[in-house]
Parts: sequence; structure tokens; C-alpha cells
Amino acid sequence: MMIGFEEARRLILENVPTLGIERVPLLDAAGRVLAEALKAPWEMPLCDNSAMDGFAVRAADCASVPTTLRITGYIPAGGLPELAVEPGCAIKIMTGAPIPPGCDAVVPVEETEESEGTVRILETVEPRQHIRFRGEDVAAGDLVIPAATLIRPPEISMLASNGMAMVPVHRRARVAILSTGDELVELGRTPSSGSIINSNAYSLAAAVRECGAEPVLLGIARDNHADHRRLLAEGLNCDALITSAGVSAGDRDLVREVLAELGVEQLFWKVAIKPGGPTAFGIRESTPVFSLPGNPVSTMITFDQFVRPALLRMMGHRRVIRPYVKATLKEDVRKKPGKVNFLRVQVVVEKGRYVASTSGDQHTGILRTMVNANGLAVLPREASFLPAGSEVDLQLLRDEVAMLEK
Ligand SMILES: Nc1nc2c(c(=O)[nH]1)N[C@H]1C(S)=C(S)[C@@H](COP(=O)(O)OP(=O)(O)OC[C@H]3O[C@@H](n4cnc5c(N)ncnc54)[C@H](O)[C@@H]3O)O[C@H]1N2
Ligand code: MOO
Repeated sequence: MMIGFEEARRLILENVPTLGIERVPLLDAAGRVLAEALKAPWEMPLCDNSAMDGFAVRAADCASVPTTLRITGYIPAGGLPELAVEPGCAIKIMTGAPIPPGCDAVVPVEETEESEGTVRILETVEPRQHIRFRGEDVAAGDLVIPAATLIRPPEISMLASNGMAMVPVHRRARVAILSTGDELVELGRTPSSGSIINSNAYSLAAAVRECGAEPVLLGIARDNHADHRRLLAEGLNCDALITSAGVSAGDRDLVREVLAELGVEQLFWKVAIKPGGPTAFGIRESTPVFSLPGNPVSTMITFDQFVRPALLRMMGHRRVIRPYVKATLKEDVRKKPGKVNFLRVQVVVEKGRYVASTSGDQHTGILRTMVNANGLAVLPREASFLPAGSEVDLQLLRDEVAMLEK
């Protein structure tokens, strides 16, 4: 009995390890996952300071406006308050500068008129207005970023503000990629009839990079035992190993056999999906091995459904599965029951709804319809006919689908 799609993915996610921690310079932490919670070493802001360019005053002096105050000092951002503010006086102050003792409000420059050492306050003044108080953002010891948070620019800002020049993050996965097959030639050679360029190594490497991991290209294992053994053994030294092709029923499909010899325990082979049926997954110690079918479309789709979530999980991400959005089918779709089908589609937004039409020929040998697709409709295992107008689950494959052109 073939394993179901979601069960296969669950088995993978349950069995992959979380990689260890490394400390990296702050900027290199962007896009990584924080491995230890950040507790604030100090409060933010560190002192009461002005939120406006203007004048620090005593609100009580401005109970009835307009009123005129004498300017007795100036504090730029980065300056220090030298004098307390006496009744009837004001201090010129810039945004971010510390509030001088005695003041309890800041009047923005637009609400004043300055002339020859005095300032006229034109608008009513509330006590505490336009002051950012010490510790109002973050108190010392606060948990400001929990562990397992994806680090984006706001987290970078918070980490920087807390003095974190080096940041503990989960390690990037080093992912070995091995292509198999006698028909393959490396990029740079002109393929003759019967040979094809090893494109899977590149699509996989690009996909590995896209999830923030580091591809390690092992080249091509020819269809003989010795080559497979040598290169698969090398791949097992990485954090994860991906193979392409050599996993269906062909005479020379050696991948699973040699992996077993090398001590990889197979957790499943063959999944009830199309394309991608012959996918296998195994583990040696804590190293996951993904054996993906060789058809380039199947390779990419199985990477996206199985390997990407696994690598993200290994690198500490909590949310690893692409979300489904609802989309309306533009035309009738027929399928055989028994397998979840991934339908390559072109998605557009019409009146705020996703509408999907097939991107063309769905045979797994057809690469062009993958290039032309910006989404995958995920059709349920037992469905056989989905009439135009049906609502289906859809995964967006390109961020720009819902983005505006101008
Ligand atoms: N009797 C059966 N035959 C096949 C079955 C089956 O269940 N029973 N499954 C079919 C399905 S589905 C697929 S998918 C393929 C998968 O086969 P393999 O993973 O063993 O891959 P190959 O047969 O070696 O290659 C398939 C196809 O992909 C091309 N290829 C391979 N490697 C690369 C590469 N690195 N870059 C670009 N393209 C590559 C290869 O030339 C073939 O055209 O098996 C079916 N057969
Ligand atoms: O399932 Mo194969 O992976 O159809 O191309």
C-alpha cells in the first residue's frame, strides 16, 4: 500500500533533526532562525527623551496660552541636559535628546514662535506630551524575541538595539545533491541525441539556496554500483542528501539498493501523488536522504512538497509548509482517483479572488508548463472530475502573483 501524501510529509518532519547553533555577525542573521531567546540587557529607551524637535517646558507654565518663556539652553540629540529648567523658562531640544530635569512636556517647534532668546507657546500643553519615557518600549530583562523566530529587519533592529553584534542562529543545512544516470552530461557540453543536460542539479541547488540552505554539488553518479557507492557515501557526510533519478522500476535504478548497503533505513518508497510517485525517503543516523524521481518537473515538485519543509525544519523554522489559498478553476479538470495530483496552473487575481487555469500539458516530461506555472493546485486523492467553477486548494509558487505592477 502506497503511503499518502500528508502521511509521507509528516513522517519526514518527524524524523529530521534540528541542526545545532552557531553565532554569526548580525547582518548574516537575516533570514535565519534565532536559536536562543533574546532578553533585553537594558531598558529602551535608556532615558526620558524628546519625541519632537521643539522646546522642553514645564506644562504648568503654559496653563494659559499664548505665553512667552525665556530660552535658557539647547540640547541636541546626543547632548546631555546640563541645567534644570527654572519656572518661566524653556530649553530648545531636538528629537531623541534627553529631557532636562524640571521639564514635563515638549512643545513641537511648529506650535511656537522663537525670537531673540524667547519662545512664544501658541497651543495648549498637556503634561507628558511628546516625551518618550525611559523603559516604555522595553524593560530590562523583558523577553523581546522568543527563540525560533525568523529574523527579519525588525528583529535585526531589536537585536542591534540590544547590542547583539553576534547572534545565535540555527546552522544552515549543507545539502548534498547527486544526479544519477548514464544519459546525463554536465552543463557546458552540447547534448547529443540520447543524452540530456544535468539540469536537476541546478534546479535543486537553486531551490536549496532559496530556502536558505547551502547546496553541495556532487556531480553525476553513472549507472554502476561503484560510482553510486562512492558518491552516495560522500553525500552522507552532509546534513542532508538529495538524489535525483534512479528510483523507479528500471533495471539500473540503483539508488535505493546502494543507500540500503550504506546503512540508510528507508522509511517509505512510493507516495500516492502525481507527479512524484517514486519518491523515497530514508535516514542514516540523523542524516535524511531524499531520493527524488528524475523527471525535472517531478524533481522540483517533490523538492517543494517534501524537501523544502524538511530543510526549513532542520534550520529551526516552525512554519514550514506552504499555505493553501482557495482558488476557482477556470476549466474542467479530470484525474484518476487514488493519488493527490499537483496541477501546474496559471493564477490570476480577479475581483479579489484567485482564479486558476492549467498552464498546459501536464505530462511530467513537459518542463515548459512548469516554467509557465505560478501555482500548484492540489487536487484531492479521491477526486476524479472537477468541473469549471470548482474551488480548489492552491499553493502560490511565486510571491509576485498577488503583487501590483505599479
Ligand atoms: N515501470 C515503471 N516505470 C516507471 C515508473 C513506474 O512506476 N514503473 N515511474 C515513472 C515515473 S512516475 C517517473 S517520475 C520516472 C522516475 O524514474 P527515475 O527517478 O528512476 O528517473 P529516470 O528514469 O532515471 O529518469 C526519468 C527522466 O528524468 C530525466 N532525468 C534524470 N535525471 C535528470 C537530471 N539530472 N536532469 C535532467 N533530467 C533528468 C531522465 O532523462 C528521464 O527522462 O520513472 C517512470 N517510469
Ligand atoms: O510521478 Mo513521475 O514522478 O510522474 O513523473
